[in-house]
Amino acid sequence: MVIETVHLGKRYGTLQALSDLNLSIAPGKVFGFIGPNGAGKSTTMLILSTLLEQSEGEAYVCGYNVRKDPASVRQSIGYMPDFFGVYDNLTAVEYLEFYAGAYKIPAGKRRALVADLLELVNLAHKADAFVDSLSRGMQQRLGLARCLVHDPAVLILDEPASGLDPRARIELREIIKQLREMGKTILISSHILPELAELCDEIGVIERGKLIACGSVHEVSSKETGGSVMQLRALRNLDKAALLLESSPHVNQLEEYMGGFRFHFQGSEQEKADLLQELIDERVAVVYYGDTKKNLEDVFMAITEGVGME
Ligand SMILES: Nc1ncnc2c1ncn2[C@@H]1O[C@H](COP(=O)(O)OP(=O)(O)OP(=O)(O)O)[C@@H](O)[C@H]1O
Repeated sequence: MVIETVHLGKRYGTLQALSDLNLSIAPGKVFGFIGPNGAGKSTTMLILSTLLEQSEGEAYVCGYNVRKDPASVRQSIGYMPDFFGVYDNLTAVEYLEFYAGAYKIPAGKRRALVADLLELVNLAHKADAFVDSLSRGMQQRLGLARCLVHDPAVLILDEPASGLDPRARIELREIIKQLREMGKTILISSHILPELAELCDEIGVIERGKLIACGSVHEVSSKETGGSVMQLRALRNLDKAALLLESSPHVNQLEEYMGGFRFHFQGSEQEKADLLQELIDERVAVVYYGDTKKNLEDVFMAITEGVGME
């Protein structure tokens, strides 16, 4: 495992901000850490980044114990905090060269490295712009490049998309996908589940310092809502679709929704595929068949429901 926490806990005075957290993240996986404000995501990430000492349990990154071997952990990770300052009198190139120096990258290699990093985060055209003149989305991408100067195996990204407009979020997501393809192991947090769904191999939902659900998006969704909420949109033969859906033993709570239907589906992935095949055999002109985006919000609400009431 690249990231592992064992009964990890953190107290701030009398506040138990994190309790009994057990996470295992395998090499090359993208793990989404989801929870509302104050759930304990930043606390966990700070401990994994060696910037905060835990009160209980142990945490390991690339096999190194964060408490006993912080120097090795720091070499293995790139950590992007939720808020970070940029030095306003530096250009993007100078900013990255400064960090490359801090990581003791030999001077002769810095220029090419920085050019590659700017290319990777789509900022080559802003190489000589002052960092405080960059948009928030660009600053976030520059922050991501900063985490990569020492080519770490692991990235820990604390709400990197917060405060970004939709376009900037998509650009950031595309870069994170590229980093996944490069084989990085990534722990990324958000308080918005749909934002992470497409990106993550696994998600963990944290609420009031406790991990309350963990697994693939599909596993977590099906477990919590007892199935998935699906949407069908079709151009023709909606009447036939309605008959098929109504007669399916896997479908319930069928309702008309945005030029098609929304329904709860209880069954395996194979049974979902079989139902789609039946729709196509009936010449229903399907344009969309899949989980609803709303589903993910429902799941999040279902999981966290009542936790705050304890
Ligand atoms: N330095 C600190 N001193 C005291 N309490 C703290 C400190 N840092 C965090 N907390 C508290 O610990 C809990 C967890 O905070 P944490 O920042 O880890 O949550 P989070 O999930 O990252 O939330 P956010 O999305 O708001 O950053 C919160 O109740 C917070 O108020």
